[in-house]
Amino acid sequence: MQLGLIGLGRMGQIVVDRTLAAGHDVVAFDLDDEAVATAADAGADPADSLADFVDQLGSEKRIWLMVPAGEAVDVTLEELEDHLDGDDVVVDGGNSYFEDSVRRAESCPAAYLDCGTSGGPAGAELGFSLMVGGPQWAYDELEPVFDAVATGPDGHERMGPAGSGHYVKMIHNGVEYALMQAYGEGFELLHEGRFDLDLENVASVWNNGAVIRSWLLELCEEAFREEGTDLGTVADRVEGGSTGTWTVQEGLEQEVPLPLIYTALSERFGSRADDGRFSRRLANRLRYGFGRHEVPRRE
Ligand SMILES: NC(=O)C1=CN([C@@H]2O[C@H](COP(=O)(O)OP(=O)(O)OC[C@H]3O[C@@H](n4cnc5c(N)ncnc54)[C@H](O)[C@@H]3O)[C@@H](O)[C@H]2O)C=CC1
Ligand SMILES: O=C(CO)[C@H](O)[C@H](O)COP(=O)(O)O
Repeated sequence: MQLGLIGLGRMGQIVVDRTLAAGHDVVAFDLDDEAVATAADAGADPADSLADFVDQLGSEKRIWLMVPAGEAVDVTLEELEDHLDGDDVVVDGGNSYFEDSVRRAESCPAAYLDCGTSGGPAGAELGFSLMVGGPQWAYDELEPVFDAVATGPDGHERMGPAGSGHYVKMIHNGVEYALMQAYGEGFELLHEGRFDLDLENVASVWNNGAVIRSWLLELCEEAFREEGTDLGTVADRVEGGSTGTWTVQEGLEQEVPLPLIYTALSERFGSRADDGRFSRRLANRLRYGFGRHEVPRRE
């Protein structure tokens, strides 16, 4: 299969690598020429403009967007619009708001798949977990690519109609916020508490058989190993917040109480006062661990 990839950053480059490794062809485009050159080095066919990108794709186009959520998706779709028809398929693998995806699916001339992607740059070798919404035929058509990008056939599922993939990913991120908050509070108490503990050791022993073992906890262990038990220079101002905000808004709309996710989101907003809380500093280091988001450092 031939896949066109737009957006070759931390995540898009992994989609390129895994798709190529599975024996497919990739045409790659990004606004950043260096990113295009990196994809070309990996074996993709580089495109130097969106027009060139479209020209290189066959008549039944299979296109994966991995650009930042929001305006970049709309701008790209507008530019593609005149080159698409009902036999084509567009996948949005970013963290788009699910209602935007429903709107885009209605207006896009191609079949539109909203694909929540979890695993982050750090999960590249394993493959991602993919939560896909949209028409069944388009999902079936893209199955070989999903097999390649995900951990394998078990790493992707069609969730339901348009919007459902990004809806599931939004709530996944809400859970992620709450788990980070829970680990952060536990380690903060251990750090401030009665014993002089080595937190890497604590995380390590918990990761070996404890009820609360997890990948996030492995990333806690890595954080303490690499930064020190006091997290060194990691600052406490935590960025991000959009997917958590959408989850809380949806909870309010559905009248489903989400006290943990709401508290975790509030803590993140509260972190912007820069008062040095350990739990927030750990959250910062974990966002680097799974997402390769920049770690703010204090002086
Ligand atoms: N980093 C992570 O852990 C995860 C990120 N995501 C989502 O995946 C998407 C991409 O994330 P990252 O790769 O981390 O971002 P990134 O910032 O590393 O890469 C984005 C790339 O898109 C390119 N780009 C921006 N606007 C463009 C346009 N109009 N046309 C062509 N290229 C354009 C940029 O030049 C850049 O190379 C986002 O929606 C993000 O929320 C999803 C799951 C995990
Ligand atoms: O989707 C992700 C992980 O699953 C991304 O890393 C996302 O950026 C995390 O959300 P936030 O930036 O709000 O922390």
